[in-house]
Amino acid sequence: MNADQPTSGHHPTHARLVVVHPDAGVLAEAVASRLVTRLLDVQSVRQPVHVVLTGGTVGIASLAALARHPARDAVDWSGVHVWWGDERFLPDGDPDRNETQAREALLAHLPQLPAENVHPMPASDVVATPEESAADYAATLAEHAPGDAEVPELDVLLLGMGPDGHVASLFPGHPGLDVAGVPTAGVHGSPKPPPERVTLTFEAIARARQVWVVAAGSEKAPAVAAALAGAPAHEIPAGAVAGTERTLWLLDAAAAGTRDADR
Ligand SMILES: O=C1O[C@H](COP(=O)(O)O)[C@@H](O)[C@H](O)[C@H]1O
Repeated sequence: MNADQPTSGHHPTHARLVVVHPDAGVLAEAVASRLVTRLLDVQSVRQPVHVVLTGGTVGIASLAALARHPARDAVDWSGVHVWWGDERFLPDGDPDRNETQAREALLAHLPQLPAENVHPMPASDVVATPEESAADYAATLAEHAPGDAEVPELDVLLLGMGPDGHVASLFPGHPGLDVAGVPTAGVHGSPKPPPERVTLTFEAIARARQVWVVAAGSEKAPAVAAALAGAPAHEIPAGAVAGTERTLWLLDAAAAGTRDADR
């Protein structure tokens, strides 16, 4: 696979752009740079900007890179809304929550970002079930959506990808893959701990203007190859995500399969 190689798959109606970086460290820095540019570009034409964060190794490393990016403060953070693509259903402040990790890596370093612009999925000490958390989150999304829409104009939506090809908390073969008509779903029996989670649905993800799948490491290479080759959504959920304007696959060489093993 070559850097900047456009690919087409079974689901997206437009080309997917695959960009390959030498290693996970460079990938995280590059994702941070792209985020700064994307936020600045959007802010030059409209406010507010809505960004959807991911958990996972590269996702959190990218947020840490953004926190130390020299152009970080060129962004008007007071006009940014922060959402999550999925969450582990755990108590508020639990170190395994994607929210906790994102706050530590980035959000705590952005004094300009209003607290009310940060929209975490409700935690397990706030609501009783993943379904209740999902329903509350759907209501919050709708509050910020234009007109009768269910979700805001999501300018960029980040997705990490597991070695099994899951994105957000949409796992291969799981019932959450078939949830329709709502933007969020509760998840039980996740193969990756913790078992209870909350996720955006495929439908909500498909409303985003730009979807960026970020992945690093040779253990991800088979799923990356399968997704880009058009594997069914129930086998490799990552292959079924696309933005309305742009879909980027941001990889390191190991995940792209252009290097045999991680350095
Ligand atoms: O559990 C999760 O895992 C994925 C990917 O994580 P990684 O460590 O393999 O990069 C992540 O995208 C998702 O948000 C998270 O909840």
